[in-house]
Amino acid sequence: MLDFPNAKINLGLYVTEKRSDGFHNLESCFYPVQWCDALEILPAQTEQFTLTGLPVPGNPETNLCLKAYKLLQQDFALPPIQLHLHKVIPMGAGLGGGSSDAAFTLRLLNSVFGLNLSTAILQNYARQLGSDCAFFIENKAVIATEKGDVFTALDLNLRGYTCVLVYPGIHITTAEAYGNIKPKPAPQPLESILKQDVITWKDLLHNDFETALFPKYPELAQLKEKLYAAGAVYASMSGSGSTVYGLFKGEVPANLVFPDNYLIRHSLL
Ligand SMILES: C[C@](O)(CO)[C@H](O)COP(=O)(O)OP(=O)(O)OC[C@H]1O[C@@H](n2ccc(N)nc2=O)[C@H](O)[C@@H]1O
Ligand SMILES: Nc1ncnc2c1ncn2[C@@H]1O[C@H](COP(=O)(O)OP(=O)(O)OP(=O)(O)O)[C@@H](O)[C@H]1O
Repeated sequence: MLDFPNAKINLGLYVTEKRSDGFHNLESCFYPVQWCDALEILPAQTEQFTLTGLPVPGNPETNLCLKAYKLLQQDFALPPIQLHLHKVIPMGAGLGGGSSDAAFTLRLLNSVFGLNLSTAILQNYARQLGSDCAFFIENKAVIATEKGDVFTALDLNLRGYTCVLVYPGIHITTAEAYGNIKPKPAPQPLESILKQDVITWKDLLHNDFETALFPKYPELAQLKEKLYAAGAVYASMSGSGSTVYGLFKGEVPANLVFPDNYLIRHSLL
C-alpha cells in the first residue's frame, strides 16, 4: 500500500510557557500543504527498509518510520514488512516531514493489517513519537495547544490561495529553536485572528520563533520581505524554521525567483 505523507505549515505560533517536563506549551494553527514524501508498506517474508531521495541523517533504527512500526509491534503481532520511503520534504525545515512519515506509517499499518484502530488511538501512538505527529493522523486544519498535540477543529478555508514554500537550506533543529525562546502569553486568541480576512494577518498573526531566530539568520527575514514585495498577502516562517512561506491570491508572479540551492514548492490551498 502506497501513500504520500505531506508537510504542514504553522499559521501563527505562540510559545506560551515552559512546562515542567522540559517541553513548551504553544498555540498554533497547523495547516496541511502538498509537499509530499512517498511511503510504501507491504507485508514481507523478511524485514526490509529502503530509502531514496533526500538523505535522512542517522541510521535506519532512528528513522521515525521504523520507530512507528516498532511501537505498534509492542502491542500487535505484526509480521515483517517491506517499507520504502522516498524523501522529498526537507528536514530541519519546520514542515513536520519526519512527523508526517511517522503518522502515515501508523495509518498504513492500520490499513494493511486491518487493525481497526480509531483516530484517537492512532493519535495516542503518534504522540509517543513526537509532538507534531498526532496532527498528521487527521491531517486537517486545527488549532493545536499544549505540546502541539491537543487539537480544536478549525473552519478555515484558504481556497484560491497558493502557498509558496521556500527552504533556504538552513538546518535548524527544533531543540535549538526552543532553546532561544522566551515564552509569553499569546496576545489574543489565535482563532479570533484567523477568522479575520487574510489581509489583516500581516499585522496580527505572528510566529514567536521569528523573534528568536531572525537576528541569528537575517537571510530568513529578507526572504519574508521578498515574499511580501512580490505580492504575498501573508508571509511567515513555518514552525521552528527554516522554511519561509508566502500566501498568494491567484497566480504567483513569474519573476519570483530564488537561488539555485533553495528548495521551492507551490501548493494550492
Ligand atoms: C515547532 C513545531 O514544529 C511546531 O509545530 C513543533 O513544536 C515541533 O515538534 P516536534 O518536531 O514533533 O518536536 P519533538 O520531536 O516532540 O521534540 C523535539 C524537541 O523540541 C522541544 N519541544 C518540542 C515541542 C514542544 N511543544 N516543546 C518543546 O520544547 C524539546 O526540546 C524536544 O526535545
Ligand atoms: N522519516 C524521517 N524523515 C525526516 N527526518 C527524520 C525521519 N526519521 C527521523 N528523522 C530525524 O528527524 C529530524 C527532524 O526531521 P523533520 O523533517 O521532522 O524536521 P522539521 O521539519 O524541522 O520538524 P518539525 O517541523 O517537526 O520541527 C531529522 O533531522 C532526522 O534526524
